[in-house]
Amino acid sequence: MSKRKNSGYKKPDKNSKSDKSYKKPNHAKGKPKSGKPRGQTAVTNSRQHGQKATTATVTCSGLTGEGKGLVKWEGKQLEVAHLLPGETAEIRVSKKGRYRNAELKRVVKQSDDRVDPPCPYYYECGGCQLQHMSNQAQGRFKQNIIDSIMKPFGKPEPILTMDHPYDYRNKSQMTFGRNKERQIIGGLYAQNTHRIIPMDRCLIHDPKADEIVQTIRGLMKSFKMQPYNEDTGQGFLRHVLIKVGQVSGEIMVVLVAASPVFKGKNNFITAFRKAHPEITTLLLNVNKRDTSVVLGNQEKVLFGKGTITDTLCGMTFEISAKSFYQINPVQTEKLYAKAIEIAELTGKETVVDAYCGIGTIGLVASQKAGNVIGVEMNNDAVRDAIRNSKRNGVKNARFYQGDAGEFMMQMAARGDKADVVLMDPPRSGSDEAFLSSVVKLQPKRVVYVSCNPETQARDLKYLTKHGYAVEGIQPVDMFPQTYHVEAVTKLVLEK
Ligand SMILES: C[S@@+](CC[C@H](N)C(=O)[O-])C[C@H]1O[C@@H](n2cnc3c(N)ncnc32)[C@H](O)[C@@H]1O
Repeated sequence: MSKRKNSGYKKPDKNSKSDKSYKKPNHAKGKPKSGKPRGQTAVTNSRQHGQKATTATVTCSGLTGEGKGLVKWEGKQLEVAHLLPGETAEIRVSKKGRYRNAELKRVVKQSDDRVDPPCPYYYECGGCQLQHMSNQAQGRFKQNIIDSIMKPFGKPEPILTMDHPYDYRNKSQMTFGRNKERQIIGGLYAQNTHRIIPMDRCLIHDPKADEIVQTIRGLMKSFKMQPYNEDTGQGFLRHVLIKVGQVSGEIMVVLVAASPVFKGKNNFITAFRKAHPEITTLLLNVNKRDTSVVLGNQEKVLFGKGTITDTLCGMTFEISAKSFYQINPVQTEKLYAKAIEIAELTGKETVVDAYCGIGTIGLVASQKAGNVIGVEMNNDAVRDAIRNSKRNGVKNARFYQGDAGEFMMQMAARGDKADVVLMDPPRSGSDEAFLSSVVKLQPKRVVYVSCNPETQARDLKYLTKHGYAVEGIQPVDMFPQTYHVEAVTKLVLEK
């Protein structure tokens, strides 16, 4: 993405269909006026939404871990979304009891790191948080986060960034509803709400997925299919989940409905397949619960095999609707290559692939290991991992369903051998059962992959207190335009 300087606020394109219902956020209304003294605080009072609101001019001193600007106001530190360090801006501060909410009104003096966010929904949608930052600045921001959190363990390597940091998500979800005019809309939720922002394109999604969502929206109208209404509990279609095999070209579409009764199913499927012959499988998932979790427990294959395959690191993987598969395959190849390099496999080692998902990293590692033992909680993912082992002709890998901590405790109790532990837990990190068993099993190396540096640092603290030393930290930008960052860390057993 090239760096384009302007006010930092992009008005929606009036000619774009999707923008018709887009409301300009309040803070996008003013164009910046430069030339105000830096750091000067001009305060006016007004009432907004029943709360007392104050306008102040402030200067941003840094960023939070979520990419929000930090400013001082009346001796208090406030967080302002979309504000960059060094920028002077007018903000609106509203008070509710002891709580202060700060919102960006206009940038008065802008940073060289500011770019025009290419997405017209950016300031409404909570999906991306860093589109107003140049790619270089995003890289620096993520590097600083990892450097600061990992400081007790050494100096991390420079972050591996992505050449084309858009269109990367191979998995996308959109929600259906109606607008005030009762038209069917599909899109993402506005930040911290369940209000759907109608959109025809999310710039980090695979473009094919968004095209399919638009077709579904059109078919809903033709087939009089009702979108689900969260408030009344009425209606049929809640969400669509799309997984795209970016190498294989296979596509899975999951219609998430509130009921298993799919009226006009056969005609809908015929029309849908005609519009998108490239879709390889369609599923109906039933979610009757009043929940933010997208998928329910009931699943029915409407056509195709119910899974897709994709190629990663030269191997083919089968992926179910509910199984975890890394969402950015371009960056995953870099991540896995680094993880396997630092595992220093010679062909003899017993490798534990903990939190293994569909077995991707363990199966790639199996080519250089003696044997691989994978453990994973999700039943569907374990079934995929076993199939993936067979599909790739891997003879030295076994996969087990269960809690990784309990599994490792059993391994430790039996006195099993593990030379290398590859671990890639969810955002919440690992647990003491798992980590204490690692310490008992004494693998020579632990390769810890994580999408949450905070919980990774917590777990590294445990391992470094119990005989391990950190020998390298590699950050990888798996989630451009968002504040999330991945890191893979090498730990070695101290003699
Ligand atoms: C970040 S994903 C990593 C998956 C895989 N390593 C990969 O690269 O695709 C974390 C995985 O841990 C699984 N998981 C979560 N809690 C678990 C637990 N307590 N025990 C075992 N697996 C767990 C999730 O189902 C998910 O597949």
